[in-house]
Amino acid sequence: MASPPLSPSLPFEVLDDTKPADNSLPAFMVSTTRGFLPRMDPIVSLPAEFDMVESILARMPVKTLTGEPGLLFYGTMGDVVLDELPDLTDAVEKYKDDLPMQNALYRDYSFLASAYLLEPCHIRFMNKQPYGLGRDRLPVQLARPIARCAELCGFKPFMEYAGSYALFNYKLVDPVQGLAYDNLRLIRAFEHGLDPTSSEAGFVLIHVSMVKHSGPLVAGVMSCLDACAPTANHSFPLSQRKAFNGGLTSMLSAMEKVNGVMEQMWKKSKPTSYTSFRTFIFGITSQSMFPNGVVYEGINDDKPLEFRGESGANDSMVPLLDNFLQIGMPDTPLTEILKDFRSYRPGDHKRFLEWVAGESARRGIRKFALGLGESEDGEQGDLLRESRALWIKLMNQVRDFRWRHWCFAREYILKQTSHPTATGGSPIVTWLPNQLSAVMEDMAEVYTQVGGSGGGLGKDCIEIMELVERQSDGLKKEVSKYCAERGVKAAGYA
Ligand code: HEM
Repeated sequence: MASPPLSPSLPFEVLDDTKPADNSLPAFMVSTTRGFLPRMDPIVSLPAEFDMVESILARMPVKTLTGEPGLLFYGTMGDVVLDELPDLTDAVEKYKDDLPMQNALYRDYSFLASAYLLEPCHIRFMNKQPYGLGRDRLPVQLARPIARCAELCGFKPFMEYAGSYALFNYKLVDPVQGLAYDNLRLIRAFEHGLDPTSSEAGFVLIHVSMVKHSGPLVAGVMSCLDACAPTANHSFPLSQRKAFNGGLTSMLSAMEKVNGVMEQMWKKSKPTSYTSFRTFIFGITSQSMFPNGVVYEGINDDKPLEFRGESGANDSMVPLLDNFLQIGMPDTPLTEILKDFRSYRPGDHKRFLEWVAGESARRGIRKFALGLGESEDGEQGDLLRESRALWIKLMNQVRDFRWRHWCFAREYILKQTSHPTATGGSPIVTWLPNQLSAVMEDMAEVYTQVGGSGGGLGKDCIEIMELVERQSDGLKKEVSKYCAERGVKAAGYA
């Protein structure tokens, strides 16, 4: 069926060539090749003016590269910053036109800032005490440079997932082997992460290895949007649907790889080791360690600031699918947190996600995919059923991702600590289930709309939906159990 003509909207430039040598562009853009990874492999070393930053970062981890205990082992990181680090904001300014370099500076200053603020909590945690309070003032030699390079790169002046801890924090041992897992090492670490076999390294590098597959995901989204573009020639409905199904197939295959890599987390990063390095990736917002925020000396008239912590919630793959598939989230305070997370990412990722949400709605992507009321006969009917099955399988990948996530949260966090909030500041028991149950409810609705088990979508879809039914029941019971154990209200959780 031909789509009605739509009013034009501004195009979004998705790169095919990531132009790795162009320093005038931000490190993070969106491409069909590297997806949401930075345009080039991250810059490892800083210019000579920042030798002291390098020196402190090298001495900082609980276990340094040589295997010797570092500043965070002894709890002397804060003193070293105050004694040795000058305010290098002028040097930051000198490189203001080199955006990838600004990103490297942002990464490195954000490591220093988080280690500085959370060091006292780490020392208490190691001594089996509650976290207590973090430092509530960031000294000027950290506050001014991080504020400036974050401003230049478009980040918040606090450690973020993409720009710092995860996606701008890997280096290749051998450039020829590229992004193969065993060829990756961390550039910076808090705990044992400079050892590639450590749980901290595994935690970060699994994220990178998943996002490595996001290029075909982005390409698939663009193919589907193109197939339904107002300018596309819709006088050949079969070729339009074939092109659309091709896009969905590319997205599905990318997500199968992403979820396959995610499953490796269990082996590469141990559930019992997570809580010891995670202390350093907590944020300020909604955390007991910073009840009054943090004063950044010399910034914001010395009035306290707060930011959410580093979290995979700021990865862009699942939000891309949420927006493209038009997955409805419940109107709960928990969903407000999800929306807030959407602002903690590179500017181009943010704009792309917003653009896809708008275009998916404007071009009627979901309506086209499900084709309710359309003829189900002949080749057209076969192609329509293929679209519907692919749509359900894609939703299933989002479910699979979020279900595994819930299992991670249970094994790495709920069974290890009673701290009520995750690093990003979301409530640990109810937040992930808010989205997971929304996806499963949406899947059940779509499946009913397209005829359920009688809709001719094949055995795979029947099995997927049986699993959804079992997991929905299981999730409700588990969440109720954890809520009761921890005295948390389940209200607000869909
Ligand atoms: C041991 C492994 C992991 C643990 C314990 C974990 C933990 C969490 C927690 C607690 C949240 C809640 C948000 C917050 O921080 O406040 C979250 C959200 C999220 N994380 Fe992870 N995470 C893990 C691995 C990953 C990986 C490998 C990715 C890959 C990109 C990822 C992507 C996400 C996403 C997309 C969300 C938002 C979920 C949603 O929208 O429903 N996480 N994670």
